[in-house]
Amino acid sequence: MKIAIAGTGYVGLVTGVCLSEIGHDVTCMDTNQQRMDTLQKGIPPIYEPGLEELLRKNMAQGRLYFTVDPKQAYSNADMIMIAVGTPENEDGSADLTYVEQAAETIARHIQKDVVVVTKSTVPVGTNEKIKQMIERIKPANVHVEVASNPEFLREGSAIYDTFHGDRIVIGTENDKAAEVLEELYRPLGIPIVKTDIRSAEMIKYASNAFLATKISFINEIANICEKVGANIDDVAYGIGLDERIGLRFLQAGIGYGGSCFPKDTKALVQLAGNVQHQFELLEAVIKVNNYQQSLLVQKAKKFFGSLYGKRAALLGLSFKPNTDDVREAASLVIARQLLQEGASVIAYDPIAVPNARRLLGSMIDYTEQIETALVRADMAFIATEWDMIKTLPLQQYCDLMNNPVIFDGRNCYSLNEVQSYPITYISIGRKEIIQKESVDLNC
Ligand SMILES: NC(=O)C1=CN([C@@H]2O[C@H](COP(=O)(O)OP(=O)(O)OC[C@H]3O[C@@H](n4cnc5c(N)ncnc54)[C@H](O)[C@@H]3O)[C@@H](O)[C@H]2O)C=CC1
Ligand SMILES: O=C(O)[C@H]1O[C@H](OP(=O)(O)OP(=O)(O)OC[C@H]2O[C@@H](n3ccc(=O)[nH]c3=O)[C@H](O)[C@@H]2O)[C@H](O)[C@@H](O)[C@@H]1O
Repeated sequence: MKIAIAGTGYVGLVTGVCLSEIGHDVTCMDTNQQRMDTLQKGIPPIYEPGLEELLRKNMAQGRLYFTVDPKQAYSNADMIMIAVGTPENEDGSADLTYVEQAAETIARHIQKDVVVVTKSTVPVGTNEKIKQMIERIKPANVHVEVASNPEFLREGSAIYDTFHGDRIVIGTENDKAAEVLEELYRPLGIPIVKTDIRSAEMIKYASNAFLATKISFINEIANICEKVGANIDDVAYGIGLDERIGLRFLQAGIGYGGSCFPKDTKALVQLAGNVQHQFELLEAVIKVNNYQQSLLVQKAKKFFGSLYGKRAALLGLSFKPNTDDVREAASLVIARQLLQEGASVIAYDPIAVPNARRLLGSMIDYTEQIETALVRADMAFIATEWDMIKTLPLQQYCDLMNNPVIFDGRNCYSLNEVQSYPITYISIGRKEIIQKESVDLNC
């Protein structure tokens, strides 16, 4: 099939590369010239495990192209996928500017019958608006079907998820459009859920909202565990073995970040509000998450009294491991709070430093060497559970820091392990390990 993709970010690029890998002829179109120049050289503008190899392979085999020219991308396509960003407006609703621009450009350049598929996460009713917009502008002799095909990949495992997803959701107005999408995805052997367009749009928001709810729920339980002397790791395991609950997404920590959970939960609250339904549960999920992102610095203030003049090592900048994405990352909240408290910050991340620097500028120092961050630091904050952070021998903290105090937002170490080192260790939902010397020194 000849496929065009509008938007070459995490979703558009990964989808384009994977569809070319299963034999389709794919042209990716983006309005960002610099991004396309890089891609034309076979260099991915984002970090995603396994992406570069597949990108180069399929470009070399002549199945994958990049262009900023909409005519080249859309005029001859059998299917066009919209995968542009849907960031949040100030009131939390989804900003559909890019989707509308993409739809308009598509309508102006199509020359043959085509199925337009929305992969971007959009509020219920958006695909109907896209259809109306395209119908208004397109040439009269061209027939257009519109379908919703929301995306469920996770950053950091996007290629794996595309080939091994739990389900593919296809929302259409008629069987014809559904059949075209079924044919496209059949080689992947992933279960397909066929439904109407509005239900498909809702499935995406409800999925992200449910996962975010699981995280805020376990974080609330963790906060109670701290007060009653229970251990959240054991509690999460104990409840997660019940198959009705499941073990996944019960990792307590410093809240969810990323380009989707924060914006999609807010967009769903707005969507509900538009139909006079106050989504109180989801409002609480968002509130808990905001609290959780600021928890580590609160713990540090409680421990030290004042953070003024202290040197902080911030370990991990990306919102989760294996990605360079720092959008809505807890690390940004921690860095800003530490600066406000008068501490100095040196942040370590294996790959997200350039993206973080764009947002935080020179307010903090950066390093790609974990040891450099820890040297002479008074306190270490673990914000992302990268492998190199999780597996860092505890002895390193003792060797490099002034008097090791760790605030672990991802529960990377077991309490048993930490107990054999002279380290003060304060994590999430577990007992604190306090060294008497660090208390004396800091009081
Ligand atoms: N990042 C993720 O893991 C996931 C994202 N989604 C959803 O997919 C959508 C895209 O997200 P990302 O890939 O993260 O976005 P992104 O921000 O990484 O990339 C969006 C791309 O669209 C381009 N663009 C903007 N307007 C355009 C236009 N008119 N024509 C062509 N290109 C245009 C931008 O230049 C940019 O390269 C969003 O709705 C998001 O909620 C869904 C599942 C997973
Ligand atoms: O719509 C989207 O963009 C995507 O959002 C999430 O994917 P992603 O944001 O890439 O990453 P997740 O692995 O879901 O993690 C999100 C955040 O939750 C946090 N998290 C996750 C799991 C957990 O148990 N605890 C926890 O705090 C992570 O640290 C991270 O900050 C969903 O998992 C994807 O299915 C969805 O397609």
